[in-house]
This record gives sequence, C-alpha cells and structure tokens, in this order.
Amino acid sequence: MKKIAVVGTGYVGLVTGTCFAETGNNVTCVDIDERKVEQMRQGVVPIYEPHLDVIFERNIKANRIKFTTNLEEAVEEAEIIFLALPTPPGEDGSADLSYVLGVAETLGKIIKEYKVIVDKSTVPVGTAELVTEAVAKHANVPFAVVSNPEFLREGFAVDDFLNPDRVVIGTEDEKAKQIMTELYKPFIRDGHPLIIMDEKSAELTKYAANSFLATKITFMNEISNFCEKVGADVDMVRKGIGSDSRIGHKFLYPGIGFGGSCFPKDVSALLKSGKAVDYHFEIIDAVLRVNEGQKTSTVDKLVSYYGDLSGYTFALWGLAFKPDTDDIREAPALYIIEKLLQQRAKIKAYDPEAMENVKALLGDKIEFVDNQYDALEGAEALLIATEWGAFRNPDFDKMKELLATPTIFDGRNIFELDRMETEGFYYSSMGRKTIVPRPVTKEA
Ligand SMILES: NC(=O)c1ccc[n+]([C@@H]2O[C@H](COP(=O)([O-])OP(=O)(O)OC[C@H]3O[C@@H](n4cnc5c(N)ncnc54)[C@H](O)[C@@H]3O)[C@@H](O)[C@H]2O)c1
Ligand SMILES: O=c1ccn([C@@H]2O[C@H](COP(=O)(O)OP(=O)(O)O[C@H]3O[C@H](CO)[C@@H](O)[C@H](O)[C@H]3O)[C@@H](O)[C@H]2O)c(=O)[nH]1
Repeated sequence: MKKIAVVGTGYVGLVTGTCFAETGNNVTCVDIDERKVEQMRQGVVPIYEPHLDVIFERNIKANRIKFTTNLEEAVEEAEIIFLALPTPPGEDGSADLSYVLGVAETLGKIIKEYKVIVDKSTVPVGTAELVTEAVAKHANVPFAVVSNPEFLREGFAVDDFLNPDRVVIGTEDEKAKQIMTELYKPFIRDGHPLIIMDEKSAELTKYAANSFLATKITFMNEISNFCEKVGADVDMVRKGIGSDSRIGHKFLYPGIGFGGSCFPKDVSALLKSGKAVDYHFEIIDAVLRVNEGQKTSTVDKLVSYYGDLSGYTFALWGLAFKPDTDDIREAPALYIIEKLLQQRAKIKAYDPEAMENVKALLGDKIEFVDNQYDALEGAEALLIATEWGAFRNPDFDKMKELLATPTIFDGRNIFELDRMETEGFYYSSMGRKTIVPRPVTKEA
C-alpha cells in the first residue's frame, strides 16, 4: 500500500486516483474546483466515463479514496504526488505550463520530507527540469521528479489504465524508479512492459505516440478523399492495408478529422517544440492542415448538393468528439455547427451525453432535442458527426417518415452502402460511393 496524492481530478486525475485506490493504495485527490470536490464527496463522478462509477463507489466505501481542495493536507502524508493538471494550448499553440509549474512551486513550499513528484500531464520535452527548478525554489528536503505520461483514451479510460499496453517511467532517480515500479506492478502482470527511461525521452514518447496516431488517421483521411475522386472504396482499402501486420487495423478509420482534448493540442505543441530548436516537422505541419479542412468537409458536400444553405434545417446526430464521452473539446461537430450557422442554416442536434456541455457553450444558437428521432422532424437531411452505438441500428422507416427527404451525410461511415441502397436513402459518406435512390418506376 502506498500513500498517494493526485492533484487535478479531471479525466486523467480521477481515473488515476480511482485505479490506484482499486489496487489497494490510499489516495487523496485534490482539485481547486470546490463544486467538483463536493460532488465527489457525495459519491458523484463529475465526468461521464464508462465503468468509472462502479470502482469509484467501491473505493469510497472502502475508505481508500478521499477528496479535498487543500493541497497541503493532501500531500502531507503522501509519498507520491501525481500532477494531472491541464496543459492547454497557449495562443501560439505551445503547451501552457502555468498550472503544472504553479503547483510545483507551491509543493516546494509545503513538502517536509522526500516525495516523488510525478508529472502525468502531457508536457513538452524539458518540463521535468522546469518542475524540478520550480519545486527547488522553496524546498529544503530531497525530492524526485518523474515523467509518467498517460496513454488512456476517453471512453475506455478505466480499462486502458488497469490494462495498459505499456507504462512509461522517466526518471534517473534510483529510489523513485523502485517506488514507481512497485506502484505499477499490479498493472503489468499480464506481461505488458514497464519501460524506464530518462525524463526527456518519456516526455517525448507521449507526443510521438499521439502525433503518430494523428498522422495515421490523417493519412487515411487523405486516402479517403482521393477514393471519392477516383471511385475507389476506402473501406476496402482500409481492410486491404490493415491486414498487413506492419500497418495493423487500428486507427485507420476515415472521418471528419480527429478532435478531442489531446490530438489537436499535442500535435500543435510538438510542432511548436520543434520550432523552438529550429526544427520544422514537415509531416506534423501537414497533418494539422489536412485535419482543419477535414473537420468541415461534410459542410462542403452539403454546399455542393444544396447550393445556398440559408433557411435549410439539418438534423445533427453526435456532438461529442467521439462516442462514449461527454467531452466536446475540439469536437468536429462544433466546427460543423459554426460553419452551418455562418451559412444561416438551422440545426437540430442530439447527443446521448454531450448536450449539456454544448448548451453551456452555444446557448440557443441551435436547437437541442431529447432523442435522435426528434432531431429529424422537418429536417432536410441528417448529418452524422459521432458514431454513437445507438445511431448504428436505427429505425429507418421512422427516419424516412420524419425527414423532409431521406438524405444522410455521414461523417463516420456508420451504415453499410447496401443497406442504404435498399432503404432508399440518398447517402453520402466518407471515401465511398454516394448512394442515390433509384427513381420509382411504374410496373408494366
Ligand atoms: N483527457 C485525456 O484523455 C488525457 C489522456 C492522457 C493525457 N492527458 C493529459 O493529462 C492532463 C490533464 O488532462 P485532463 O483531460 O484530465 O484535464 P481536465 O481539464 O479534465 O482536468 C484538470 C483538472 O485540474 C484541476 N485543476 C486546475 N488547476 C488546479 C490546481 N491548481 N490545483 C488542483 N487542481 C487543479 C481542474 O479543476 C480540473 O478538474 C493534460 O496534460 C492532458 O493533455 C489527457
Ligand atoms: O481511426 C480513427 C481513430 C480515431 N479517430 C478520431 O481521433 C480522435 C481521437 O480518438 P481517440 O484516440 O480514440 O481518443 P482520445 O481519448 O483523444 O485518446 C487519444 O489521446 C489521449 C490523450 O493524450 C491518449 O492518451 C490516447 O492514447 C489517444 O488515443 C477522435 O476525434 C476520433 O474520432 C478517427 O478519426 N479515426
């Protein structure tokens, strides 16, 4: 059993804290958001993340996890302090380290014995040195700073944390190596590697992983755009290349671009880090440019189909940046909405989990409805921006009744082309042929 403090209880901090409690440790979570801390004290998980509520409740009951707004109280007994703080993009695209360095400086003032300070936030190469300097400004006890990047995905966060593909630990402090190895032992029982390296390599591993995955998606989006021009089917190409084990099937799904709180910001931050040392990442630069256009490519298709969009009402299924989350940070749906509003089109939107977050952002600029079918009533066409499970097998007859015309623009390729053909929809998707319903002819 280890005593742990987790500073910042967002998607990463809360999952980290809960999963370490689940493996028998004693965890105190700290956040400056009083409302959030109060909610958690009442046993409420403040974010939507599948399966988190079950282990959260279990560990509160077992007294292994508690919540506070008081940093000093939280770190007093803790041997390991995790920083799971935001590192949002600054105005120039580089990572804003003010949260991390601010807390590091405060830690220097309050730690009274050896602590392992672990950076779990995604931070640029060299941040461990900055954290060390910030803590050392006031600390008069020994401490170690460890880089321990997090690779969990929203929507699968608990499973990714409990069964990681790998754990990366960046430190050259022998005592910290031993403490971190003991802490992570329960998570690597299945033979997944715990890779110990220097701090800088650990920090870069995180950016390299996210940028590689964003590149893989973007490459496929370009292949998909090309498929549309030449009449090839991206689904076939995806299966064809994914079967090569050197390429693999994962992250080859074309769509309306990558979003979320990580890929866009981390890819931009890597580009910025390169610039700082006079290195221009050509590929990363192109990935960001292609993704910009991809996010609103569906609106371009609407314009070429309808011409002027003013006065048209469109149904929008999906607001979250991907299914199984309420997170709307950098969600492609928001870019689609912005562009449609610029064109004076009206939008009726539905998302199973993310509507409250979008309401807080957009107010009554668009209409929000209570279920996926209400969005269709009187709408000219349906736009699909997120591939939620509930959208995959809908009542097509009801859809045809409700829509003004049976027309779908699918940014996530959730329907089979054959099915769209038999159901009689006009169906435009990504990198596949457009299905145009055959005119009804009278039988002879
Ligand atoms: N979200 C993900 O899927 C994911 C995955 C891997 C890595 N990361 C990285 O982890 C870091 C955190 O991301 P997140 O998505 O959990 O962020 P988040 O915004 O969901 O959570 C951050 C939390 O920190 C709190 N906070 C801010 N200042 C604080 C302070 N001074 N003291 C205590 N708490 C404070 C906020 O109130 C918030 O609850 C980022 O660097 C991110 O890039 C995120
Ligand atoms: O084949 C694919 C796979 C994903 N996406 C899009 O890519 C974005 C990111 O998806 P995903 O990676 O599943 O979600 P995140 O929760 O943002 O997770 C990423 O970002 C996290 C934060 O750094 C990392 O920890 C994870 O390893 C990394 O996958 C989403 O908009 C997806 O729609 C595609 O368009 N096609």
